[in-house]
Amino acid sequence: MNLNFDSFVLAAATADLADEPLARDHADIVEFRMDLAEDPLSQLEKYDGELPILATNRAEWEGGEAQEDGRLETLAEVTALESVEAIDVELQSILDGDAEEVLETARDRGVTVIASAHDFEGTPPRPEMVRTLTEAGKYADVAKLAVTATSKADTLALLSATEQLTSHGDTVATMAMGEAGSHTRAVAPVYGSKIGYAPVDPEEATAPGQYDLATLRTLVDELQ
Ligand SMILES: O=C1C[C@@](O)(C(=O)O)C[C@@H](O)[C@@H]1O
Repeated sequence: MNLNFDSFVLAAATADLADEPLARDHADIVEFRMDLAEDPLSQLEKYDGELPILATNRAEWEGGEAQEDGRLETLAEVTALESVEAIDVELQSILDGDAEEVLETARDRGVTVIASAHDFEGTPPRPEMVRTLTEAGKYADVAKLAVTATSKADTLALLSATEQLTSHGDTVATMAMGEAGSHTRAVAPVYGSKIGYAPVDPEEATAPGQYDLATLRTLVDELQ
């Protein structure tokens, strides 16, 4: 398993690390949504699964459930665990100057950083998506952007931005949320997106329009 994200990585998104054995057959890593989990620290400490963990502690203001107080400190703390090979940090926290410590801790410990941005309202114009991804890439190993698509033009703009950044040599992960965007989860990897997210249990989706894990694995593998 390479966690440089230089080839596509499928993340099983879950708030329950007991799901890992079910994810093993299809996923490359587990995205542990600490913000949605019960007792995230003790789940992580007890974890003895095979798949490496990408830890996410998503802020309330970015669509998650974590309170701001201590949020990034907790994320920094879990980078000490051997199973945690990557973390997700909101681009906005980085730009606000709140993430310096967590970024430095991750770097010191050789943990990969994903800087992410989400738009739950719509799809920004293509140049803005390119700017956001370029900005995120300045601070992190992977620049991630999830938007909400309501039309085919939205999905094409996202795929086109993905292709541009990828051919420029940037490592990006992109996806469009919502029904109109679902297919981008399968197709964006063709244009260079390096991470896909899917729930083990479709009832427990962590974003609108996700496929279940087995389906996304099949679709991505067929298209590559
Ligand atoms: O940021 C992302 C991407 C995501 O929102 C998606 O659209 O698949 C799912 C989240 O679990 C993850 O943290």
